[in-house]
Amino acid sequence: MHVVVNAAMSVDGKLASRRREQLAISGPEDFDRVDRIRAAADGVMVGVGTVLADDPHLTLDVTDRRVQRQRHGRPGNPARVVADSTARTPLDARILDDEATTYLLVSEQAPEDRRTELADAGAELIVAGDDRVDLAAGIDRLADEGLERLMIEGGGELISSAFEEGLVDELSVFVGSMLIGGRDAPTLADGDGFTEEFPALTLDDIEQLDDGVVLNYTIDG
Ligand SMILES: NC(=O)C1=CN([C@@H]2O[C@H](COP(=O)(O)OP(=O)(O)OC[C@H]3O[C@@H](n4cnc5c(N)ncnc54)[C@H](O)[C@@H]3O)[C@@H](O)[C@H]2O)C=CC1
Ligand SMILES: Nc1nc(O)c(N)c(N[C@@H]2O[C@H](COP(=O)(O)O)[C@@H](O)[C@H]2O)n1
Repeated sequence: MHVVVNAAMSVDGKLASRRREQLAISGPEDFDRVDRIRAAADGVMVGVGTVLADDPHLTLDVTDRRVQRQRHGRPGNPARVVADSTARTPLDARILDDEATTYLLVSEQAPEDRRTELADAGAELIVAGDDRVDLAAGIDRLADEGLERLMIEGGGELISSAFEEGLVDELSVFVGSMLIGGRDAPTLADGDGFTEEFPALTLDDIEQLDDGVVLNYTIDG
């Protein structure tokens, strides 16, 4: 699976405020760029923290992007994927509408009744991992379902895990001209953090968009 991480952060590396409210870090040009990355992907993934905070839709919003996607032989929206160890996705979450297939990656800890409710609401459940979602195993299962290219949109816990497990091939980050601050605000890579071996990034290009810049990296190794 080819894995692309994309997110928008402030100059101080925050994805949202300490209240975990979605902020306008980027603007319309960046959302158009995000739409193009989604259109090229077979799946768009977030952690359940993002579902609970933002209730995102994770579909293609611009009609001509859907047309572009059809030209690439991928009709409709990419699948939506949520890492949700204990099946906390609300039954009225936007990702459970019928606009795209939604895979919920859960662990063995997910209660049976929640699994049943979410399956009844239309989600495809994939069990991977004992206590929390085993991302590598979950991504292998998505590959079995025919997904070849996965976009990870956040948040910081999920992005951090994907880097820790060496699953990321590309990183694109929009840096908005703002400071958010706050030691408890989510950052691009939360989790425990690296202490000895740090992911090696190669800067491929820089693009000015809206009132910020997009940094595009490939991940070495
Ligand atoms: N500015 C941006 O581009 C974006 C900002 N956000 C922001 O990020 C915040 C949410 O981020 P987080 O709280 O870090 O939540 P998250 O979206 O990274 O989800 C983390 C949760 O996913 C579940 N999970 C299951 N398996 C996991 C695994 N192997 N590794 C990591 N997590 C796993 C756990 O329950 C964990 O608490 C929100 O405030 C949202 O607004 C989210 C996406 C994009
Ligand atoms: N690219 C970008 N710029 C910002 O300023 C943002 N706040 C975000 N946030 C993420 O965008 C996703 C919204 O998805 P839908 O439009 O509902 O499909 C979601 O993942 C937000 O956290 N992104």
